[in-house]
Amino acid sequence: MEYLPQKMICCSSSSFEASKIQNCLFTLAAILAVTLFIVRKQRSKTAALNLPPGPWKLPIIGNIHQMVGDQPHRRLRDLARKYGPDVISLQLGELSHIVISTPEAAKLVMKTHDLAFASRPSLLAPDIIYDGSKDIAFAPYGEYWRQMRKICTLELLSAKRVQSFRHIREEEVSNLVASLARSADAGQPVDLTQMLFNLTRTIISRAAFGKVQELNDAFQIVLDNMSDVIAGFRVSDFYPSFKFLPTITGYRAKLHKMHKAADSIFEQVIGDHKSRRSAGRKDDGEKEDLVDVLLNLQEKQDLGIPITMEIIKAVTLELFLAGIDTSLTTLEWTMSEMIKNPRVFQKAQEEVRQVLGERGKDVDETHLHQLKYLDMVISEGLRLHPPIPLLIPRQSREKVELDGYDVPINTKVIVNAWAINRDPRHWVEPDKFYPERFLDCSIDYKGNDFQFVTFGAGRRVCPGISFGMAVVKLTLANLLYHFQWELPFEMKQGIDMTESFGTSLKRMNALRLIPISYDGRA
Ligand code: HEM
Repeated sequence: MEYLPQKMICCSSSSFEASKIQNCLFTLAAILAVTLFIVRKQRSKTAALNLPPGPWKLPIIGNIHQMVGDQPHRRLRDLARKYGPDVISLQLGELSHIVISTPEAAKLVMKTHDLAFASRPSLLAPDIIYDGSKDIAFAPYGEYWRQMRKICTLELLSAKRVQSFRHIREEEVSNLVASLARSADAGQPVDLTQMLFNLTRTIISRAAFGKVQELNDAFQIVLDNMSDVIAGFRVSDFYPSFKFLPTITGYRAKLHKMHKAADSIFEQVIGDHKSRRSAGRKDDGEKEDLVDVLLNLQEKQDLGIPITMEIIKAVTLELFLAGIDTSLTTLEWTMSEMIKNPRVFQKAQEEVRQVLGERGKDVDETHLHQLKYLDMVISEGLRLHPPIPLLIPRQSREKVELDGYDVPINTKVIVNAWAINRDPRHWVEPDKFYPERFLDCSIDYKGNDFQFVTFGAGRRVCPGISFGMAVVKLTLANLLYHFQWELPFEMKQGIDMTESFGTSLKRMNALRLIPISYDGRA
């Protein structure tokens, strides 16, 4: 009798196990069947096409194994050299991609056929976080994107608007200099990466939302969580028909949680702006910020698209996220390259000190336009270290003939800016940090020269160039003017330049340096 229940338990547990195995096998068989069906369908669709060449594709995953891991921009460059180089095909899960790796092919995609490639693929993270891609960067091509892009270039990030934030940049950079001077007095190394991150975050949040000190921690949480998911490659994005994949991995729930958290912060910020406006109050000393600009447009209601609260939240969140890491990355790499190349550092420093005159002055933006060598240094930093090495993906809106190959409608396009900016057919000693290459040279990063595509080009070119560069130039001029820099003891053999691929291509390890005050050396 004692054995019976035991036996029954055993029996029921083994039948439970068996049914679990059966379920598993059934699910696997179903996935396999659907995948085979999709693969067959794709094969029959593409059989008659002259697709660009590419590496051999594995069943089901295609070339995903060639994308995952540490340095996809380098691996894609190597694949392009082997199979391309201009354009190669990759199958990532269910989706056909082309990879663009040379200036010639970049020109075809971002100029000759710009309109045909002006859309973005649908990706789960921006879709949830920006409430149905109500932002600008991930909005598909169409009337909505056109209207929002217009608002962005004419109202939010225009030269006049960027100029109106000058006092914010000058105040915050001056705070950074004061804080570095205190560390210099103590002779301590500083975590320059962290300090530059705080700087870019504060400048962008003041420009976007005004002074919101009490929300700084909340913004930090939004940043910590979101920066890594917005861009980057997610395997589930390569299998859009397997809608359950992000659900069972918990990724969808994580995104919804992040969206909810950000939403409540932005709701509060916008609510505060609204009540201040209705009470006729102005923020202490702050001029119009980006939320104000969007609320003005909402009130005017003279745009083709009504500006809803959801749109204001999505756009401000995007500008907040888009500007911080990109500017930080540019600052930390350009500074690292100068430390690695003392000749360049000294030349840039001499220029700044010569233009700005006697020591101990506040470096504001008045004379920055005279710093021509510093412009070249920044260009060279941006060329070698594009913060977004694989540009935000595009998607073909129609079938296109590209470089003699067929590119079917809805093909995803990866532009490898990192490889293009180092193309040996267009740049002498492409891996060398040599700012003088820009002397008497008309090539720049503004989207007209396809051998230098750090900000993209064409209709989707980055609208935040002036905003970002204003922060970068003022900051570097101050770091050069006020301080000498030394490597801490543990880095005496040379500065570490290891990259970390994520939302942006950052330094793997924080940049730690010892500042020495200019005055202190007198
Ligand atoms: C060093 C700084 C920056 C770099 C390197 C950079 C780079 C880029 C790149 C590569 C793109 C995609 C271009 C394409 O698809 O062809 C882009 C798009 C965009 N960037 Fe920037 N960016 C920077 C700063 C900023 C700033 C400061 C803002 C705003 C505050 C901003 C806002 C945007 C927006 C809204 C888009 C989407 C444009 C569209 O799809 O129509 N960026 N950026």
